[in-house]
Amino acid sequence: MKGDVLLRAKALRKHFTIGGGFLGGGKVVQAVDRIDLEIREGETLSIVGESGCGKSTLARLLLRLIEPTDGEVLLEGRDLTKFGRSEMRRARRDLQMVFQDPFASLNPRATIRDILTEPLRLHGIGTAAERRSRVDDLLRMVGLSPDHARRYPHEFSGGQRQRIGIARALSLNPRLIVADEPVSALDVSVQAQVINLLKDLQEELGLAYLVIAHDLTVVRHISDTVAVMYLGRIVEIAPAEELYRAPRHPYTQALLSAIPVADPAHVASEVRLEGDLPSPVTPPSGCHFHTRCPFATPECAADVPEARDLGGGHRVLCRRLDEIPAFEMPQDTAVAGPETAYARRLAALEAATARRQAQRREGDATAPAS
Ligand SMILES: Nc1ncnc2c1ncn2[C@@H]1O[C@H](COP(=O)(O)OP(=O)(O)OP(=O)(O)O)[C@@H](O)[C@H]1O
Repeated sequence: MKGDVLLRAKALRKHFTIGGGFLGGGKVVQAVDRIDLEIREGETLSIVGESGCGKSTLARLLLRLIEPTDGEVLLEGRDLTKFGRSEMRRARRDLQMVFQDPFASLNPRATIRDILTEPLRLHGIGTAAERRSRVDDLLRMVGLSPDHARRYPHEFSGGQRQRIGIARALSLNPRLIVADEPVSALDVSVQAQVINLLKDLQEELGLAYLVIAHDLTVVRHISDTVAVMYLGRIVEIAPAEELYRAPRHPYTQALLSAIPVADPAHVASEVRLEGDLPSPVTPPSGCHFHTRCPFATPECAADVPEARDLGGGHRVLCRRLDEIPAFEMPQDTAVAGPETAYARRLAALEAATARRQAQRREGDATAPAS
């Protein structure tokens, strides 16, 4: 049921050893470091962070495409990492993935019909005729037409190819789709369409999403919950509305400060990052963020902070929380200011959402009462 926990990570860790020979001597990268999170039925959890912070590793762990070093992944309360072959095969149908670069993930020599039929065939679902009609339905669901089934991936635009990637992920009726940077390869104008398609499909099908993104802008309108990652750890996780309105971790505040706002007269509290992103191979001691944090004390360099639970699903990994001044995002400014990429993106998203709502209202008005 919507809101029930579907997938849960508990103290999940993954390290990779890089370099060194078989006698050892390599360096250890803590790609994912003691992560706790929940993905609920019908809801979207977004994971945001800079390149190399461990987002993709986390996604691969949650789908059990790689094995954790430590910790658990629970699918409806049962440890996925202990599933046998046939149980895992069943679970794979529930957990699907959409990739950043739809072109790279679609076989260029296969027709769209072949691409969309393959998962059904591999899982032994339906007769040939049933698969045909399922593929036609899938194409319609993502806003394409059954006529497109004869064509090849190169005959489509980037946005259409992402729709095909989404149709493929839907083919087995999954409950969770992991979307790794689903729109970052697309033009800004097309991004909003794909995000809206994902939202519509979620409403219709009750899907849960885990969306991975490198900036907070894109996921704003699709997320129920947002987790911000920094060098392998979740530094802040909160209901989306709260995270954008009143972020508490200095890193989240810095990410939001970096988003250009429309009204320069309205100076939001601003947190600027010092220095560059450290290497995940040699992360700073204690709180990984202390080398760039304007509020850090020597204690921050010495000890790893404990997550502070602020209630309502809001957790922050920072021991200086009470000393950090409140941060306010200017509420209404983000929409205007056509000069900025952020404002453009947001305006496009909001226009598309408004259109969608209008269409739905029209649909409601004309639909026969049931
Ligand atoms: N198979 C691997 N072997 C060794 N190191 C790895 C492996 N996979 C990931 N890493 C390292 O783990 C860290 C996290 O990588 P990951 O790809 O999860 O980050 P990311 O946040 O998804 O980055 P990006 O946005 O660039 O994809 C990086 O330092 C990366 O080099």
